[in-house]
Amino acid sequence: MGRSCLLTRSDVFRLIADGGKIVIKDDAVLRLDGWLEKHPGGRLAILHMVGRDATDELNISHSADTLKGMNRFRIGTLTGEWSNFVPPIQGGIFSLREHENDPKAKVPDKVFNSESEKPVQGGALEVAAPPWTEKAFPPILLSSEKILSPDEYFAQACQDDINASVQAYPSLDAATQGAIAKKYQELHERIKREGLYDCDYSRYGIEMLRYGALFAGFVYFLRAGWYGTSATFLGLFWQQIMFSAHDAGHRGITHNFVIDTLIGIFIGDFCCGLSIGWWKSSHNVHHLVTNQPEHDPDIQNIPLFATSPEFLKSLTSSYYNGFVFVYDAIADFTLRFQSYTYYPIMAAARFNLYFLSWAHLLKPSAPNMGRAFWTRPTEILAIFGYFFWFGYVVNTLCIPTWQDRVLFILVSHFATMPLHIQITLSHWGMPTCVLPGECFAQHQLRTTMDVDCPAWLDFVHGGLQFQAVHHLFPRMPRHNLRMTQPLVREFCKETGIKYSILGFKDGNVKVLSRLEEITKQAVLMAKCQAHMAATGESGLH
Ligand code: HEM
Repeated sequence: MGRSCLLTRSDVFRLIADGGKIVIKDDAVLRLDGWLEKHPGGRLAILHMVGRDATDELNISHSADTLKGMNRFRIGTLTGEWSNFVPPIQGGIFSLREHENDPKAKVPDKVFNSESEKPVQGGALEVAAPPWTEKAFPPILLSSEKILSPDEYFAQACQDDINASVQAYPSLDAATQGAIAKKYQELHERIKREGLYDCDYSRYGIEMLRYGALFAGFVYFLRAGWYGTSATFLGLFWQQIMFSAHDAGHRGITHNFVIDTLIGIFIGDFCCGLSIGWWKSSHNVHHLVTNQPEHDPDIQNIPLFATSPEFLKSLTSSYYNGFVFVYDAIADFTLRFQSYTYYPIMAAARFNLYFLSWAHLLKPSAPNMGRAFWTRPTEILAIFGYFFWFGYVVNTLCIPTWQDRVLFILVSHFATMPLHIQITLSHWGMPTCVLPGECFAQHQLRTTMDVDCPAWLDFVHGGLQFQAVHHLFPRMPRHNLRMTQPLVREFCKETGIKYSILGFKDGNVKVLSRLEEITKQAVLMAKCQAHMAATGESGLH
């Protein structure tokens, strides 16, 4: 197959059915089978784009040089009409079974690999569950007067979510979404032209003064024996410096993979004891499939939290390699209180990050990451460095009693709580349903919100307050996000996409309301079940 070979949508279907990892970029058909395990951005980033036009995702994730280098994977040029398939990892079916005895048989030009590709007239959209989630609910709009079984109640809750999004956002027809994608590409070009990818390093000078002051406070009070105060300074130091690890993880500081990864390892692994590699592997996926219950690890928190009705049934995670988040009696119980447990659990969230970091670093099946192979051993070394300074020097040599050590560890870890709230704030109150045919830019703006704050408070939020802007342009240096926000507002106005922004307090209220809403749904579903068990009827009125 030559590079100039013309390939139709059906050809792409057939190649994927044969096991090919095919991705579209502009009009180029890329075959990435051999690159999957070597990709510095991880294999999942590619798998979620198989069978899709990934032009926008590719353009915003890579440097210009890397983009040029992609030509080596080109196997042909796309011809004819294109619409995205559902990737196999997301449940898309690419089966040639009917044709398996006839290798010359032509796959019909109109190939659908999932029911979810077919929009329904009349404003509402009917979506069948991807088969691999093994959820069987009828793809019908249900009336509220009907007696509902738990399955039907569940289906209605998911459908209500979809309807709300469909009504609030531009049409999903190909012409509208194509026009939005084009405008987004124009905006990206403008941003590059206006130098908004250039990092002003003097801004990091100011950041470093702040980190230095917090660190000095930690050391000063530690030596003075004021352990609680010292621990608070250390927690605030971690909260602040992790914003720079976030920038480095996105290669948003120097834009150089090696230098930014080393900065990320120094801050994340050595200073904070958390694996930047783990964070990148989950965060890159989060950016590509934002708020999608089966795929986005950031919202997979059963049995502690559910931000989508989809979690009210057991759900298989593609991120955790097919792990099933079971909706069992424990989840049913804990979700009743999730709006009350939100803050206490956020306060202790840092302990869980250690576990996730080590689970990532010790994973036996880890891909070799090609030229990024050195990152894992470097991280392990850096994390040992963290345990040496935090565990041995601070907690063993400097703090005399075990009671003070416990206090120090708890206070320092709880003091990072604002960071965990900031991380969840921009997504947990936003829609979680998948809309077939939706372009990248609209999906990001529908599932992400910004937090409104005056410029002088920017340091408190560390850039996470411009989450919607950041999701559109993840590699943009943090200090340019405020300048880019008006351009994104303008883009939203022109395209009719709702731009979501709330103050910190209202953002918290939104998250808590969403948690309460899902709790109510869980309670009603349990009532349906109890009613069925008691009466033998199919559900509730
Ligand atoms: C569908 C496809 C792809 C997606 C969604 C994707 C996504 C990403 C993401 C999110 C990163 C950031 C990783 C990090 O810094 O942690 C990344 C890095 C990288 N990707 Fe991809 N990628 C794709 C395909 C490719 C292809 C075809 C190439 C081949 C040249 C490639 C080469 C790289 C390289 C070299 C990096 C390191 C950063 C850089 O030099 O720009 N990726 N990718």
